[in-house]
Amino acid sequence: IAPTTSQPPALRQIHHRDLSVDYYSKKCPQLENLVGSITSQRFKEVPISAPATIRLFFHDCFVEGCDGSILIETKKGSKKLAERDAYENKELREEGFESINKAKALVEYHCPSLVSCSDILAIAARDFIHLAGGPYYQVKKGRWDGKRSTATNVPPNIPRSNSTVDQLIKLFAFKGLTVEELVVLSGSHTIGFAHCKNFVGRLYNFKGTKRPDPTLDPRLLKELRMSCPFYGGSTGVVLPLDATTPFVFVNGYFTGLGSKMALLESDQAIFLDPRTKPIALEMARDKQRFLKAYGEAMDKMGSIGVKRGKKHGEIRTDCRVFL
Ligand code: HEM
Ligand SMILES: [Ca+2]
Repeated sequence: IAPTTSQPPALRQIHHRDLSVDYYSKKCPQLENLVGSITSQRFKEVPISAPATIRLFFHDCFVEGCDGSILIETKKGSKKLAERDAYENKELREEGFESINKAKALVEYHCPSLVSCSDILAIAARDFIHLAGGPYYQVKKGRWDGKRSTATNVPPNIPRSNSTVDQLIKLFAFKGLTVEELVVLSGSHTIGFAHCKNFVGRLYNFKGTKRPDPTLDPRLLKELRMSCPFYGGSTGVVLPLDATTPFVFVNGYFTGLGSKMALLESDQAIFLDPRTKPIALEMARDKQRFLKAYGEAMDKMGSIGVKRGKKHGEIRTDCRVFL
């Protein structure tokens, strides 16, 4: 991953002071309840909305900052693709977008043209983390929605399943996040699923060796091969990122890393590199510490490249289209 040169300098800065917990306390005091009514209903009826929305928030914040740019749809017939149609975003689930659009519709009804899509996404991601058993943290608000969304901005800013720890550390540092925050945020993979194509490279011919990845547990390897054959597998198959508890937010992901249970090469790599391994071990050992660090790291991720004011931002009424 070549850290991008096409990003505005503002992205390097974390603008914590621009956001505040009570930003809407006068304009739309019931905001968190409105979003909360949608997220709790969705969690009951469509639980996959939880991992889908958490990942959506990550992919929003890492491209152009947390500005709702990921939510924009490509104009019909246009050759200029929006972010969500970039290759790296193809597997973002529809359930995440749907959750945000539903929450936005309810919020617009009660507080028209007042609340940004990017703030709704930040609140919904926190709600789903908490609903799944993760930490509850206060969400700072005051983000404005961005005015551009371009597919070509995506590849240098989103990590890949085979990114090296070196690449991950560099990319996260470029976003203002530390090595510890990289490890802690990777703990998001305690819930959710991955498609075969994101780990099939480990199962048969790992880096041209004609053998599987030696850092993969042999029993897990067998199971993964059954679901993901070398030839002719179905592109729709997904498997849990953390085989122990795919729907519960705990530190099982980190204990899994210790026993070669990671699905993604990048996740296993975090457990192998001397810079990240001690942190992963600590998170596996101390669940409370992980949950607290996770809330803090999400808060920080949520303030990457935040936009304020009419020059760079807008408050959309439909998250899928610019004003
Ligand atoms: C550290 C680098 C990271 C890499 C290389 C990475 C890569 C991936 C990949 C390849 C998938 C599977 C997608 C699929 O096949 O459908 C995935 C899923 C997921 N990622 Fe990450 N990710 C990283 C960090 C993060 C962070 C920081 C978050 C959240 C803050 C996150 C949240 C998720 C979630 C919740 C899923 C499950 C999505 C679902 O089930 O729909 N990831 N990630
Ligand atoms: Ca964005």
